[in-house]
Amino acid sequence: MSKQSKRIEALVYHAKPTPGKIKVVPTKKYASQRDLSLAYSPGVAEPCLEIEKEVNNVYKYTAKGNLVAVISNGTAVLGLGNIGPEASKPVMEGKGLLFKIFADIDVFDIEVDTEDVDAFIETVKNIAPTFGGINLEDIKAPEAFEIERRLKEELDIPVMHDDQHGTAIISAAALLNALEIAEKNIEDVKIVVSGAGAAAISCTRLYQSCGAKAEHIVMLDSKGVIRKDRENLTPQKTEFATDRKIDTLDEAMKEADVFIGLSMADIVTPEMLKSMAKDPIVFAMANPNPEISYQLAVDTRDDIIMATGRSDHPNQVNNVLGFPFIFRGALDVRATKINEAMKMAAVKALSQLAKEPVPEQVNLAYNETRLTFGRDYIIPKPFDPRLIAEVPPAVAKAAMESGVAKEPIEDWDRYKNSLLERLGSDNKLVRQLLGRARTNPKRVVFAEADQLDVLKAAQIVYEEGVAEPILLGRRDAIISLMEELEFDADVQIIDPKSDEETERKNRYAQAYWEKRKRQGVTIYSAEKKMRERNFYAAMMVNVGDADALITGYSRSYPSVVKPMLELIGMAEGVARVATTNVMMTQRGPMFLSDTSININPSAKDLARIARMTSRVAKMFGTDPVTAMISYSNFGSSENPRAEKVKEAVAFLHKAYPEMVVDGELQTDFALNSKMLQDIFPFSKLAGHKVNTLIFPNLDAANITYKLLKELNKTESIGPIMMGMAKPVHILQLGASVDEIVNMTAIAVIDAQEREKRQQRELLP
Ligand SMILES: NC(=O)C1=CN([C@@H]2O[C@H](COP(=O)(O)OP(=O)(O)OC[C@H]3O[C@@H](n4cnc5c(N)ncnc54)[C@H](OP(=O)(O)O)[C@@H]3O)[C@@H](O)[C@H]2O)C=CC1
Ligand SMILES: CC(=O)C(=O)O
Ligand SMILES: [Mg+2]
Repeated sequence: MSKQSKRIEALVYHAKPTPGKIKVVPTKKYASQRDLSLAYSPGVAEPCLEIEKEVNNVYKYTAKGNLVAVISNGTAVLGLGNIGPEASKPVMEGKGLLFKIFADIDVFDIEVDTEDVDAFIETVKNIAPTFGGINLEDIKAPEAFEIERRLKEELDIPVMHDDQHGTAIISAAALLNALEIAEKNIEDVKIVVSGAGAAAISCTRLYQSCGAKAEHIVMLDSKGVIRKDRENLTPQKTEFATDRKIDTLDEAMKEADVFIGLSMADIVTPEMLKSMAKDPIVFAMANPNPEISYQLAVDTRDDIIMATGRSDHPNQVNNVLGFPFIFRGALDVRATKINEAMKMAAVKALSQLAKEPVPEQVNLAYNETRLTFGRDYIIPKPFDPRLIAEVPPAVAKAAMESGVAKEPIEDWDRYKNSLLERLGSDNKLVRQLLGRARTNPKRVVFAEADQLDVLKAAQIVYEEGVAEPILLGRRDAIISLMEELEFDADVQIIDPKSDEETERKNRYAQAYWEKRKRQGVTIYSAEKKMRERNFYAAMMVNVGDADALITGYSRSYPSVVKPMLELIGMAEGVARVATTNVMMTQRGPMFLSDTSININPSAKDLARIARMTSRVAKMFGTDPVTAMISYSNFGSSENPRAEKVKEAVAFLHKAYPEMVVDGELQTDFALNSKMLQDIFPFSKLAGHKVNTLIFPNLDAANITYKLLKELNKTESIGPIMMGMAKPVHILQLGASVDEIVNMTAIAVIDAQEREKRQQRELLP
C-alpha cells in the first residue's frame, strides 16, 4: 500500500462511521421510570450522602476506581512536536482505546489548553476527584518533570507520566534482555541516548537503577552532545552531561554498545551504525518514524539487535506494553502512587515473560511460526494474553510490599482469574482466525470482485497474507477500482463475460455438462452458463483451479445457495447443508444454527445441524457445549414442536454420547448456568457454559441472530456454510468489508482443514 493510501485509510478509520475512537456506555439499567429514579434524582442522593460521610465510598458507588484520565496539553505529541491540545486528541483517544482493550480500564481523554505549568497542575488537581488514576501524556520536557513531581506530591491517586515511566519500564525490560542476548553487562556497556526530553531522561535514570554507569552514558539534545561545559543546561540535562570532549552524534556512536533514540526521525545514518561495537543494540523509538528505519538498520548490520516504537516490525518497544498493565495493578490495590518498586516489578515481569514459551495464539496473531526469545523477540507482544495475568499482579504485589496499597489483594488466584476475564474474547477470536488463515493462505475466488467492498476485502486479505485472491467480474471495473484503492498486486483477474480464456471456459462447460447432462443441461446451455460469474467461480473450485469461493454480496441468499448446491453439491455422507453464525457476545463466542437455510428441519435434521455446528466450533478452537433450544423445558410441553427437539436430543445422546448436548431447553436456562443447575441439575449441560444454540426452526434462528446484530450491535461472523462438498461461503447481501474479510479467513481455514483431512486419509 502506498503512503497516500495509508494516509487515507487512517483518516477514514478515524472519521467513519462515527468520528473518533471512544464513546461512553452506561453500566446500569435505564429502561423504566423506576430505573431513572435510581440512576438520577431522587435515588442518586443516597450514594452522594454516603460519600459525603466517608469519601472513600466514592470507590464503592461510582466508576472512579476504574477510570483513568489521559491528560495532555499537546506540547510533545509522539515525535510530532508541539501541535496543540486539539491535534493531540487522536493520540489521547488512542491511549484510551489501548487502556480499554488491554486492561479493561475506562478512560476520559482530556486535552488542556495551557502551556503554563501552574495552570496545568491546577487544572489536573481540580478534576482529580473524578479519577482513580492520572496518566499524563505527551507533555514536553522540562515542564513535564515539574508537572509530574508536583501532582504526585499533591494527589493521593496514582499519577504517572507515561512517556517518562511507561517508556522507561518497557525499554529497560527490553534492554536487559537484549544485553543478555548480546552477552554484555549493563555495568560495562557504552550507551548513547539521543534526546534529552521527558522520555529520554526518565529511561536513562531507570537504566542507571538497573546498573548502567553514568561515565558510560552520552546524551544528546537538539544542539548536540550535552557536555558539562555547555551553558544553560536544565537540571535534568546536567544530570547526564559528559566529560568527554565530543559534540556530535557521529562521534558519540563510535564503539558504542547501545543506542537509545527518543528524539527525531532519521537522524542516524548507516555509517554511524557501522561505527558501533559488535552486536550493537539499537532502540530507535521516536514515533511514528524512528531515528533510523528498521529495514535500513538490519540491512546495514547483521549483528544488530534492533527495536522501534512501531508495531509493524519485530521488537516493538513502546509504552503500550506498560501503561495499561501498570495502572491495572495500581488501581486494583488502590495504590496511592506508582513508585520505584512498582516500576521495577513491571520491568522484571516484562523481561521474564519474553523468555517463557510463547502461546500459539500469539504466534498466530503475529503470523509467526514460533516466536522464541532471541534477537527478533526481546520483549512480549502487546496482544499476548499473558501480559494481563503477569504484569498487574507483579505491580500490585510491589505496591503492597512498599506500603502504598490501600486495598490489599488476598486471593491471588482469584485475582489472576478476574484479570483474564477482563480480556474481551471478540477481537481475540477474529485475530486467531486471521492468524490461522495466514499460516497457509489459499486461493480464494471472489465472484463479485467488481464491487468496491468485495475488492477492498480482497485487497486486505492479500496484503495481510490471509489468502491469494482471484478476482472475478467486469475486468474494466476491477482495474479501475484497483487503481482507486491503490491495490497494486499481481493477481488473477477473470472476466467470465469476455471472450478471453475460451479454453478454460470450454473445459468448465464440459465438466458442468458431464455433471448435469441427465438433469436437462445441454453442452450449449453449459457454455452459456459459464459466462455467469457464480457458475464460473463454482467450476473453478470444482476442478481445483481455486481452493475456496466467496460470493453472495450483491444477491439474495437463496438465489445464490441454489446454484451452488446444484454445481458443487453436498459433501459425501451429508444429508443437509446448514449455516451457523458466530456471535461475539459478552460471554464469549456463541454459535447459532441454522440461521439461513432449513426452514423447518426435522428431528434428524436438527441432530445433523448440531453435529456440523460442533465441528465448526472445534475449528474455531472452542469446545462445543450445545443447547437444543425450544419454548419448552425437558418435556414441559407435549406439542410436536417441542417433541421434535426432544427427539433430536434423544438421537444425539444415543448416537454420540461424547457430545455435551441437551434439551429441549428454554434459552434463559441454556444461558444461565445457575438457573440450570438449580432447577435441572440432571442435565448434561449442568456445570458447563453453553456456547452453541441449535434453534428449532429458521424463523427463530434467523430472527435471533439479526436481533442481536442490530439491537445489541453484536458482531457476527457468518453465515458459515456447513456440509458443502467444497469451501463455498455465501455472504449476506451487502456484507461489510470486515465481514467479507472474516468470511474469507473462514473459507481459507475450511480449505486448510479439508486438505488436512485428505492428507490423513492418504496415510497408509
Ligand atoms: N516508543 C515509545 O514508547 C515512546 C517514544 N517516544 C518518542 O520519543 C520522542 C521524544 O518524546 P518526549 O521525550 O516525550 O518529547 P520531549 O519534547 O520531552 O523531548 C524531545 C527531545 O528530543 C530532543 N531532540 C529534538 N531533535 C533532536 C535531534 N535532532 N537530536 C537529538 N535530540 C533531539 C529535544 O531536544 P531539546 O531538549 O534540545 O529540545 C528533546 O530533548 C518522540 O519521538 C516520541 O514519539 C516517547 C515516549 C514513548
Ligand atoms: C508511544 C508514545 O507515547 C509516544 O511516542 O509519545
Ligand atoms: Mg506519548
